[in-house]
Amino acid sequence: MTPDSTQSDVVRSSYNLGLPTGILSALRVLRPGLGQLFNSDGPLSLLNLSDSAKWFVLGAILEAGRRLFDWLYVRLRPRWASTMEFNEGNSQYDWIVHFLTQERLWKRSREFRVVPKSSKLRWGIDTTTGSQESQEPHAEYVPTFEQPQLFKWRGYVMEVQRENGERTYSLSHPDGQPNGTIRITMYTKNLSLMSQFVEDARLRYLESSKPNVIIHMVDAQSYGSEFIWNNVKSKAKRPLSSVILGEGVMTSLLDDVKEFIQSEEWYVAAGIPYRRGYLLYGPPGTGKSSTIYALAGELGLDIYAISLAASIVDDSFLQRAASSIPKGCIFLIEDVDCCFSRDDEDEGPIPMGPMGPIGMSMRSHGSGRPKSAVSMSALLNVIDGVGSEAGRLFFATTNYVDHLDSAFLRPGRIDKKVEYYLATKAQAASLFKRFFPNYTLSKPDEKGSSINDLSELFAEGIPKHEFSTAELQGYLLLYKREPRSAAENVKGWVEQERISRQEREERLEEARKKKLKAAMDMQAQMQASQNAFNQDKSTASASASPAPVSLVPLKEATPNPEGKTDGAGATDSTKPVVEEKSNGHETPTIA
Ligand SMILES: Nc1ncnc2c1ncn2[C@@H]1O[C@H](COP(=O)(O)OP(=O)(O)OP(=O)(O)O)[C@@H](O)[C@H]1O
Repeated sequence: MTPDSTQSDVVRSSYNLGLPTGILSALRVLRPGLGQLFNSDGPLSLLNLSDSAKWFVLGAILEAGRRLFDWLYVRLRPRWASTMEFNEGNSQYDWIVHFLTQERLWKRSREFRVVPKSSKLRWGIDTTTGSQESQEPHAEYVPTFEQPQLFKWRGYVMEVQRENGERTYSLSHPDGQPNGTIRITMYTKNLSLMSQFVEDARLRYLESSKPNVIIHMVDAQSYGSEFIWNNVKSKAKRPLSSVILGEGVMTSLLDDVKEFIQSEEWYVAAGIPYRRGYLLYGPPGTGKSSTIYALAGELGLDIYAISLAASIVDDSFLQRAASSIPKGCIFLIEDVDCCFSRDDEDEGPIPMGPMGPIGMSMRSHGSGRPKSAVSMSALLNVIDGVGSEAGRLFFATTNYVDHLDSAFLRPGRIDKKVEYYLATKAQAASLFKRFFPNYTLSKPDEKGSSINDLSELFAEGIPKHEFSTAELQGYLLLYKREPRSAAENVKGWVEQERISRQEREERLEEARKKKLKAAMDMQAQMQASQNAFNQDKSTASASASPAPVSLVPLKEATPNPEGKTDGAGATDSTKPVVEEKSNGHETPTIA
């Protein structure tokens, strides 16, 4: 047999063995080499076998070689490669995604999920690069590419692989919420490079998010072992001066926070837990949240915000959320009053219907405030740091400070309280000036031609502590380019607002009365149906057994020392009373 005929036979016999086409192609490439194996003086010639059997031996040798390679790879790889895993919803995931996007690692991707452009932090690629279009795209193109890719960082070869993971479906994410994972493998023995890489990614992320404040929130119950802050938004920083508060309030808050950030060593040396709590309280729309956003922007801190009024937030949710917040950020708990109720707000017994308690899903405090599923003890544990990180700035906001418990307000939990008021005249004037900066009046009149004068006219028309800053802002928005009209019409607006408020209050009172009446009617109706039901039951049992219970006249019986009576009708001294009641005259109790 010639070498050539041997090679063709090899390939032909491989057809007989039903080998995949990929292997066949490889065999064609290796044909000359394989031919040597099958030569009369080749290594396989020692075996006195047919060509097919020789081919079988060769396959066995290759398979053994492959297994040996796998075995060695699994054992030696950890020495030369380290793999890090980053899960979506953690800050570290955002750092890495940002890094890889900056490195344009996804540029080869041709598969995208197209999502609306919003303030949500995503990592869509820049589709306008290289095009003539100057217009901002109205959608984001998020790559769904999952193939491993190699890249270099500081000269080291790295491999990245992304998995989209199982999507979780919930009411707030009917289309599913991605639970992606990124795995990064570094081909080096030096483990410290891993932390250097992550730190590098973090610094780049902080650098590029400087003009923004990153706010982490939770949309829905997150499943799995790790808590996921799944709604991450990026908001433009707000200058401190744009929040108009009383004299020195913002400066004192800023100084306090800065002082805390700089004194970690002092806290540790003094053995005092390194955390600080702030309570901002006052009517809605007076600037509590705006203050926190402005502070976070100024100090470059991320905000992790949760509202106790949200129905998904219960004890375990809050604890998991708190323990998954990194050090050096702001933990914001909004509507903190929702987990405190006062005695005078107790709703009394819950009306019971045949199917159980009525209206449990609409439970609220008597005042109409939503009631939280979080207990006070869980909240206190979270603030005290049980299962949560030290080094945290904790902010709580509320519109109802009177409802807070003194245990919550004690120093160590709340270290600084700031009260917010409805707007003063000075605040109204400042807000006006902020609305019309450098505005030149086209038609100066005898009243004065400067914005300063108009701001005074505006403030004059605003009664002290009657309107929130948010309400004044809403009014000024009606006159974005007309400062004179804004100042001149404000008195009319105030009158109009007072009338609308009066009407709104009357409507609310009316609705409250109606609701109360409906609840009382329902309770009376249920009481009547319960009575009727009991009546029917007793009539039915009376007709089924004419004398189920004999109403034995209570004869005077002398109780024995164990409380039993003597004589033929000897029984428990309380029994005749029970018997009489069970005969259909028991009054139903509303639990
Ligand atoms: N003191 C203020 N200075 C500047 N803007 C303010 C001020 N107060 C409120 N605003 C404006 O009103 C809007 C609502 O403000 P913000 O959310 O900070 O109020 P809040 O006190 O946190 O309200 P709530 O108690 O309802 O959460 C924002 O757009 C903000 O710009």
